[in-house]
Amino acid sequence: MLTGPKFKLLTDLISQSSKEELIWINGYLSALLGQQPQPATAVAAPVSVAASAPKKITITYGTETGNSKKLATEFAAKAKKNGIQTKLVGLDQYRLTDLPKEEYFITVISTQGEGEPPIAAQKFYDHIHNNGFKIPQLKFGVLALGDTAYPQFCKAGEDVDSQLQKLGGNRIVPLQKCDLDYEELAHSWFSDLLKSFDNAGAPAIVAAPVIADQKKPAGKKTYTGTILSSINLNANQSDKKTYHIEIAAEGVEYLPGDSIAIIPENPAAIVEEILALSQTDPAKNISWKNETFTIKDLLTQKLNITYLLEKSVKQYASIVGQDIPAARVGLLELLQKYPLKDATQFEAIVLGLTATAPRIYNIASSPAAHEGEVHITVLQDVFTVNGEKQYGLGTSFLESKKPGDEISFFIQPNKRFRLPAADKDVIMIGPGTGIAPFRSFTAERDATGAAGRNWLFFGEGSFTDDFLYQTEWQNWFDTDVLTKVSLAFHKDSADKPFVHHRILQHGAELFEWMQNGAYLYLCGEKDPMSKEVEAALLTVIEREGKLSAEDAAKYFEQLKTEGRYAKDVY
Ligand SMILES: Cc1cc2nc3c(=O)[nH]c(=O)nc-3n(C[C@H](O)[C@H](O)[C@H](O)COP(=O)(O)O)c2cc1C
Repeated sequence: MLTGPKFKLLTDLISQSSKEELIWINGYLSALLGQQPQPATAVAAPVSVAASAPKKITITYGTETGNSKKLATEFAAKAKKNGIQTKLVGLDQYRLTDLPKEEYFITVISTQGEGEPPIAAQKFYDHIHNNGFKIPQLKFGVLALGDTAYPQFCKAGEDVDSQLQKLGGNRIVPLQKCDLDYEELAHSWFSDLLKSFDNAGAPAIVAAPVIADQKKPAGKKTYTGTILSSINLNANQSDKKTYHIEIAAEGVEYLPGDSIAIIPENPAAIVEEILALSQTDPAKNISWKNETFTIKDLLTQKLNITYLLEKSVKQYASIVGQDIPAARVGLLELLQKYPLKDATQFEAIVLGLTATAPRIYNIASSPAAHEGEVHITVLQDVFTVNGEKQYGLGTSFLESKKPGDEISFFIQPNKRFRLPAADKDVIMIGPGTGIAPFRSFTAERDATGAAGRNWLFFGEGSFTDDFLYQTEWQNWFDTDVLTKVSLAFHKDSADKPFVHHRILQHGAELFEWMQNGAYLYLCGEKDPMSKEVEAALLTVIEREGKLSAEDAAKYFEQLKTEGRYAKDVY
């Protein structure tokens, strides 16, 4: 510690120095002590809050596929090593009433869907956004995981960071947004956070949000595949079309449970109309994310033009100088209703558009059974806008692909949706296209001769029209790969059965499997299917286990903790 004349010397120097000089001194001393100096350019907003050495910190995580949990767990171990008492908890388990009592609150949260928080973090996210409380005692730091391939990069983390501040919380480290190659950046962020504790009493200088490079992350390999076949699995008279698409891609690597991400192209006719209306030369070059494209290629392959985000509509309105209602519409419709004043406005509009979001499909093939191939199960997406039938961009794009056509994609791993050891029993609940990963699971267990039992719950409209992969399931049943199959076709009988009804019906046996250590998996529609299935599972546990509702909920939670219940819903 400095005292007397030395301390005076230091305070004199500080009082005579500019902010930039202080930053330089900080870096110089760090270097002298063998530490990494902070780059001066990273510093923007000064002093947010003085970080004093904490007695205790809480580290939380909101995760869908386990990355945030893994990091949070590593951070907790690091903090403990540094002598800090640390509580580690998932946001789904976090007691919301603890927030006003918390002093140090660190969270690692990913973004899912189209800029949404993970399901497990939804309750926390809603709580901080919808309840007008104040938490001035809170010192917080947010690490956001995401993927720059998505237009709403790290949106959930950004929201949590800004909302905690709005509620009166004090940011002790800047928000760190990370792409898929998050390890290094995340750990250096956490080290900075620990360092700010070491400098207890010194004002923490808070840098501007650090944004991960927009470059393609290492490890996310893009494959070019060739369409082998595309067939409609539903009968002609069905009101649905579900395509089974097989793609060959040399050297493709994935595991059962993973998904494929495809960036769909926009329809050529719409792009041509847009170019004509804006009087733009299709061959005109334009620079976007450090690459040069013709404006036609950019509009076709990279940008979202069919269903603009409200922020893009707002930007359009300001460029053309018109009042446009804040709603999500297509670029073509905007150009038709609110024409450009002159053609030069178009480039600014194009640069205000967001990237097309990848469409994610569960892989239906197995690496062991279908080497060098990826199969997907795609339901044609039909909806009505102003009474007019419309088709989703992703499924229309895939529907237009013929055998021999090329398609690029990348693998989206799903570490939380993995087959257990070969001798374990597996219960698979997958109505509709939720069946896809279970075709992968069963084919894999068949090809590898896994000894565990397999039970499939499947539901759809009718047996004759909509039983997806019927002959394969029958084959697996005949050869004892599939031990049990429970079907629910709601159009075939007056009592309109769905899979949750079958779960209740077979409750006793299901509970026996669970007690025997079975692993449960759920895939398919989030609403209402996954909620109905989970309610049915809780009823079965309560009824068959002769437990109170509270103890049944604990039993279910225990399954999740042991990694014996996994869901992938959308
Ligand atoms: C279906 C799906 C949607 C996603 N949507 C977004 C998104 O909108 N924005 C984003 O930045 N990242 C998005 N991601 C990427 C994840 O945030 C990223 O993979 C992250 O590392 C996952 O962390 P977790 O395992 O903790 O959930 C998405 C991933 C998936 C599988």
